[in-house]
Amino acid sequence: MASAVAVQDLSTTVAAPPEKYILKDGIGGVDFPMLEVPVIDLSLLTSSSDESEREVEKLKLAFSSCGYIQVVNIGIEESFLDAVHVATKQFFSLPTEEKMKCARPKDHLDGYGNDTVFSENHTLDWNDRLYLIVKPETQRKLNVWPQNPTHFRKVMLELTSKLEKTNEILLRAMARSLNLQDESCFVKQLGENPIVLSRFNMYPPCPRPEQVLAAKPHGDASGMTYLLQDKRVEGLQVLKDGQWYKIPIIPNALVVNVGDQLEIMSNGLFKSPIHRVVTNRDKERMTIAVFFSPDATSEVGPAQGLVDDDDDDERPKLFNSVVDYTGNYFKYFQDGKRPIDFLRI
Ligand SMILES: O=C(O)CCC(=O)C(=O)O
Ligand SMILES: [Fe+2]
Repeated sequence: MASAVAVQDLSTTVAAPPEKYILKDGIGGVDFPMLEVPVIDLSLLTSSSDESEREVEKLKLAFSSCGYIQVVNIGIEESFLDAVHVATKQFFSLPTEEKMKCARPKDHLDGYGNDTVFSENHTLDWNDRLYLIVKPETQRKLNVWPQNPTHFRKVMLELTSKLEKTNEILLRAMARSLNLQDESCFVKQLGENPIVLSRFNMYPPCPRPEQVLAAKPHGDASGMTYLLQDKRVEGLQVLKDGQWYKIPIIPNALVVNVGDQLEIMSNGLFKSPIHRVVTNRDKERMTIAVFFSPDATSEVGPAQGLVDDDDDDERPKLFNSVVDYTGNYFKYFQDGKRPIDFLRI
């Protein structure tokens, strides 16, 4: 059930956030160090030069430590990325009754709304979002897809189709970085009908940034996550060695992180990072996240080449295989649990 009031409207009408948004112990500080997130040049990943080898190695180190990279030279025009940001802003700038035409129906994930409330006890996130299943096409709920602005759908479809190519390049490079014979092994685990979800996030200004989170700590249920950050306003943080770090803004770079299902496929070598979003007292922040996940009918498990079948236990299988990981994710999430932990052997 979505809370009836959009956070965007709350943010302009109340002096203090309602109780259900307030974290009793606060967010754990007011200033956080910046993480040096490795920057990967996508154009270098597809060749076999020495430079390419170094880039692939960098990718492996990043995904096996902080779980994040920033990707540049992504082969997507800056003017197109600007169009994505503009369409997102146009949507969230519409009057509430217009946005409510895309409202998420009760007990659905798709559509416009705010935090899904599974229990009265948990603290709410300070954001509104538009969450849309893009693929498989049979799952699209077109009745909650914006018709306003008119080019919104076209822009979103173009973005996800461009990112599909990026995702394939990265997944191959990730397999290569682990010396897997079959470079397409992660791509293959996505199955015939991978799930593509897009999530447009609006984080309005919040009068109590030290007490309210824009998105609570979580690991993504996806295989891989691609994020177009707001170009001006920071907010994303990642947990590393027990400390929260800010993810820096590099305009037009893609922020990419490993999701839980790639952690499983890589038998724990790649880490699905715990991240969260903090609020800002004066500025709103908007981001666009695209998630690629395996087909809901595919079995997802540690790749063959990463597990020893004999008994010397050098590389034991660390995760049980799973079908439809995404499907059961949210109930665990709202209870502060990670479904991946239930698959550990
Ligand atoms: O907006 C952000 O910076 C991160 C969003 C995010 O983590 C998500 O949508 O899963
Ligand atoms: Fe996330």
